[in-house]
Formats: sequence, structure tokens, C-alpha cells
Amino acid sequence: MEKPVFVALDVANQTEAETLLQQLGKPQQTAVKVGMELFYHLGNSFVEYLTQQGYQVFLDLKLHDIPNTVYHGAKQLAALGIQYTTVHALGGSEMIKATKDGLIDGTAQGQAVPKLLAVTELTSISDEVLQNEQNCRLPMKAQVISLAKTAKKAGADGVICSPLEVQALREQVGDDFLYITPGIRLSQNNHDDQTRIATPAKAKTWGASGLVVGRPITQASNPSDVYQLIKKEFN
Ligand SMILES: O=c1ccn([C@@H]2O[C@H](COP(=O)(O)O)[C@@H](O)[C@H]2O)c(=O)[nH]1
Repeated sequence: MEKPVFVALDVANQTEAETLLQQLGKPQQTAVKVGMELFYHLGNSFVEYLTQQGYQVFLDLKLHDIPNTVYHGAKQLAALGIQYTTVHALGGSEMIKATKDGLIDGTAQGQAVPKLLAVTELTSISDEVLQNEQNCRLPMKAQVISLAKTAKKAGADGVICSPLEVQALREQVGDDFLYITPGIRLSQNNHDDQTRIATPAKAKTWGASGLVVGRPITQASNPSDVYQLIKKEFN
């Protein structure tokens, strides 16, 4: 089965989102990620529109709050018919478990429960920031592995991490877990605000379960060509 390459619809409004979707191709062959920019502007209705059109939808709101609040928030999100959503692993095992419970309780009977991905360390975070600003005593890879183990025990279906960490995660956390990786750049792209990056080919070699790609596609002169190229390189 083809592994998903989610296009991050990080655009300002519905017109821009629809233009991009038209360029990307058939909904049934397109996986999209809705993040805070579009969701805060268009809300649930656009997410429901995407699921009804047949897109595979990853709603990336990175929940991070007390367990009771994320439980009720996740319950609302599950009703949208999405396939994936996110919680911050740094919020701890009770928070992750509450998010999962909310997703289960909010999913209509007969529907699949959205997969819960726990964000480990954001791919924009460097080793330096991890040590000096987060005051973390572990190096990046060990910190990501530790968060992934916590997330797995708490019931998450996988993690968001950099491709740079996937090989070690597969060895230490297992193959029965999803490793979805943003921080994807083609060799000719600049890094933007990302620090832990890799090409789609490297992400494939290291065992990523799926990719998230934003600006390399959305800011390309031909987004469809770049999307197809990345899908081919990764699968
Ligand atoms: O650690 C993380 C978690 C989420 N993201 C999201 O992925 C895309 C990446 O966009 P690019 O333009 O390809 O950099 C974006 O929506 C982020 O919110 C991430 O980058 N890192």
C-alpha cells in the first residue's frame, strides 16, 4: 500500500486552499494536513468538506492542555471524520491517554477512530535549543525516543518526529507504531525554519511511515509536479 504524503495546506483562506487542491489532483489520491492557519480561519466546515470530498485528512492542532480539556476537545474532533490528529507528547501520559479516550468516545459507531500522533520534539527545534532553552538533559535522539515510548504506552498510534530519528525509533520503540515525518526538503530547497530535515529518499531509507510536506510543494511554481515527484521518491 502507498505510504501517505500529506500536503500541509498552510494557506490563508479558502480560495488559496481550493486553488492548491485543484492543482494537486483527485481527492482519492491526495492526503492533506489542515493546521492552525486554515482551521482558525475556516473551522470545522472546511474539514468536513475535505472528508466528504474523499481526501485523507490529517487535522494537526497539536493539543496540549489538562487531561479533561483535551478529552472533550478530542471528542469534538473525532466527530469530523478525520483520519489523523495530534497531541503534544510533552504534555505527559495522562494527557495523551485522555486525548485517545476522547477520540474513541467521539467517533460514531461503525467509523474508524482517528489515529493519534504524538508530537515529540518539533522539527524546528535544534539540539542547542533543546539543551539551552528547554533545559533537557538528554540529546535529541534520546529525548525523542523517551517521548515516543511514553506516547506508545499511553495509547498513541504513532509519533511526529524528524526522519533523522526514525531508524533509532524503529529499533527502540518498534515497528508496530507510526513514524510520520515533517522537516522534508528536496536538495534544492532552503530549510526555512526547520532544523532537523531530510529528503524524501532519506526518509524512505530510514523507515518513515508517512511524510508531511508544506512549503516545498505549496510554494513551488508547479505544486502538482513536486507532489508527484515526492510521492514517487518516497514510495
Ligand atoms: O514537528 C513538527 C510538527 C509539525 N510540523 C508541521 O508540518 C508542516 C511542515 O511544513 P513545511 O512548510 O514543509 O516546513 C507544517 O504544517 C508544520 O506545522 C512540523 O513542521 N514539525
